[in-house]
Amino acid sequence: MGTVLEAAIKDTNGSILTKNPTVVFVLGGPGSGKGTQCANLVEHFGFTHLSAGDLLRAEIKSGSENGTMIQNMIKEGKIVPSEVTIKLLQRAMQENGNDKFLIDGFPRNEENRAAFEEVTGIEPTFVLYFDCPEEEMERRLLSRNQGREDDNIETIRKRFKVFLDSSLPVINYYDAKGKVRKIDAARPVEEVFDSVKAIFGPKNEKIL
Ligand SMILES: Nc1ncnc2c1ncn2[C@@H]1O[C@H](COP(=O)(O)OP(=O)(O)OP(=O)(O)O)[C@@H](O)[C@H]1O
Ligand SMILES: Nc1ccn([C@H]2C[C@H](O)[C@@H](COP(=O)(O)O)O2)c(=O)n1
Ligand SMILES: [Mg+2]
Repeated sequence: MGTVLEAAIKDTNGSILTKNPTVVFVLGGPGSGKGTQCANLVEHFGFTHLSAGDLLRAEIKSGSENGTMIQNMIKEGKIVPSEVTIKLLQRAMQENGNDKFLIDGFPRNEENRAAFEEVTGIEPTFVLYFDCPEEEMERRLLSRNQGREDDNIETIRKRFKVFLDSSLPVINYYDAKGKVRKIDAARPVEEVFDSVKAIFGPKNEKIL
C-alpha cells in the first residue's frame, strides 16, 4: 500500500500550518462568472478567494523570471505548467492564514489536478461548476473592459477550445466522484448567487 499524503497547507520547510483546509474548486468556461460569484461568496461566507489567473497575471507584473513565459501562454489561451501555478497557490494559502479557500480557475487540466493533489494532499470538498453557453460567455468577455490581453475574439476562441478539450474532463472526473455542484450561470448575477447560496448555506455543515 502507498503512503497516504496528509492534506495540509505547509510552510516552505514542510511544517504544517493548517490541517485539512476546506477547498472548493470553482470551475467554468471563460466568462462564466467565476470571479463575480467568488466575490459574493467571500462577503457572505468568509472564504478566501484565490484566482489562479489573477495570481499568474500578478506574477507577470512582478517582473518574475517566469513572467514572459506566462504572458505568452495567456495570450495564446494555453495552460501554464502546473508547478508554476501550484507554487503561486501554495504561497498565497501559506500567507493568508484562513482555512477556507475558493480556488478559482484551477485545476484547468488533468496535469493541474493530479499535481495539486500530489503536492498538497488536498482534495476539494466539492467543485462549483458554472455552466454557461459559449455565446453568452463571449458576449460577457467582449464587454468586460478590464484591459485583459486575452479578452479579444481570437484568444477567446482558443480559450473556449482549451476549456472543452482540457478543463471539462477535469469536471467530469469530479462528477464521477459525486463532487460537482452544477449551476446554470446564464442567468442574472443575483439569480446565480441565489443558487450558489443554496449550496453553501446552513445545511452544508462542512462548509460553515
Ligand atoms: N450572471 C451574469 N450575467 C451577466 N454578466 C455577468 C454575469 N456574471 C458575470 N458577468 C460579467 O461577465 C464578465 C465576466 O465575469 P467574470 O470575470 O466573473 O468571469 P470569469 O468566469 O471569472 O472569467 P475568466 O475565466 O475569464 O476569468 C464580467 O464583466 C462580469 O461583470
Ligand atoms: N490553472 C490555470 C488558470 C489560468 N491559467 C492561465 C490561462 C488562462 O487562459 C489565463 C486566464 O485565467 P482566468 O483568469 O480566465 O481564470 O490564465 C493557467 O494557465 N492555469
Ligand atoms: Mg476570472
